[in-house]
Amino acid sequence: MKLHRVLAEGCVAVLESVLEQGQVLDRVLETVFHANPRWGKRDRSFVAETVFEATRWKRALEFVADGSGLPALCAVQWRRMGFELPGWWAWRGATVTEMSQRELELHTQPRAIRESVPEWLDELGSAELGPRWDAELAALNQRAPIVLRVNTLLNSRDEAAKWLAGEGIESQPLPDISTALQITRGRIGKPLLSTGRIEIQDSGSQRITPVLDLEPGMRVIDACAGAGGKTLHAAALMENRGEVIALDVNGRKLQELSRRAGRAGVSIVRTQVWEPETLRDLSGWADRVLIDAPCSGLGTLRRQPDLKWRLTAPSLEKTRRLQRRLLDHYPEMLRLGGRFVYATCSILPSENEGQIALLRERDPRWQVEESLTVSPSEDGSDGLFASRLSSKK
Ligand SMILES: C[S@@+](CC[C@H](N)C(=O)[O-])C[C@H]1O[C@@H](n2cnc3c(N)ncnc32)[C@H](O)[C@@H]1O
Repeated sequence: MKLHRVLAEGCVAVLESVLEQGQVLDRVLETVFHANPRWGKRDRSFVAETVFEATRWKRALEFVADGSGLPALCAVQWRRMGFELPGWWAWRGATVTEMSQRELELHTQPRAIRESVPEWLDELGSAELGPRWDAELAALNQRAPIVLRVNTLLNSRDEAAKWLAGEGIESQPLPDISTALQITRGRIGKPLLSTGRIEIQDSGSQRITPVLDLEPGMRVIDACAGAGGKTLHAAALMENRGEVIALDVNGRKLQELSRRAGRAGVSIVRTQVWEPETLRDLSGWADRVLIDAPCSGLGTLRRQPDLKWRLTAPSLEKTRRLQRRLLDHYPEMLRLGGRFVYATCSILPSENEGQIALLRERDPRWQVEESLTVSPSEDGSDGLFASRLSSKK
């Protein structure tokens, strides 16, 4: 296989934005693809694979390259992808022969290098998860499959699978999640998504909304709704009957939510940007509140490997403080006897059960009705946590 210079240089430019300037990989790729409309499907997958894998395996690649420059990182990654390095590609570090030798020595390196995480994160993961950290870290370094949530307001899973097959997309139903279809062949593009019949949503994430124990007709608040992955799932579980208020501090995400709700045939969702008076206005209103809290996102490293290089110990502590604040205040929106679910896409106990334990120390009224921990290594999905709480009368 042959490397093309313009694509090779494109990969380095993307990695520079992500690894040196701290930009978000998905967004940088989207911008680069948009700016290079002449790149074909294969060109794009070459660039995407290079930059995702080089970001995921940064520290391991640096060891093999015996250097940390981006051209060296790419050189090792391309060799892993089966490319021969052309004479015009220059890097500082190990020669090709040395690289082969160093690949063989990689397994003797400490875990933080082998599994490619910052030192502080490796120490934290190990301190919080003990021996489980090894398995979770290895699982989080796998590539994630594309999983769809079938919108049961518009079609059943069988109908969706048949329709997709007609569009040249092969899929497989996941046994334990009645709405999930895993894509085994083909690409889900915008035209298919615009029908509203399906949403891209990891299987782990599809297990969170059911923890709310919803019924049609309920009043529900999704307090950190973002672009609405779980809001739309909630509306489907409620058979589009009742009321859902989707709140977020980010109005742009809520606009996207409204667009997705429209195409999904969801009419019970109202979006609202958080204002200082929102909490007071909605006090005592809801049967259910979902707090899908801002978190480290560590459970989603398979899809967002760039996160681990942006995350810092102080930013994580700040996030934990925010989580505590949300837990202290957002349940005020529940009516008497209502229930709330606290959820994250983190695998760290300090963001999950640790936060619930602290809340219960501060306010012993709350009791846990159901908790769910989704493990990347055991469940083969993103890592997540959800806990449903009710208060003693
Ligand atoms: C984990 S994401 C939500 C994902 C979304 N629920 C979904 O399923 O697609 C957390 C969201 O919380 C929002 N957020 C951040 N600070 C917040 C706050 N103080 N109150 C409410 N939402 C907040 C962020 O903008 C982000 O959209």
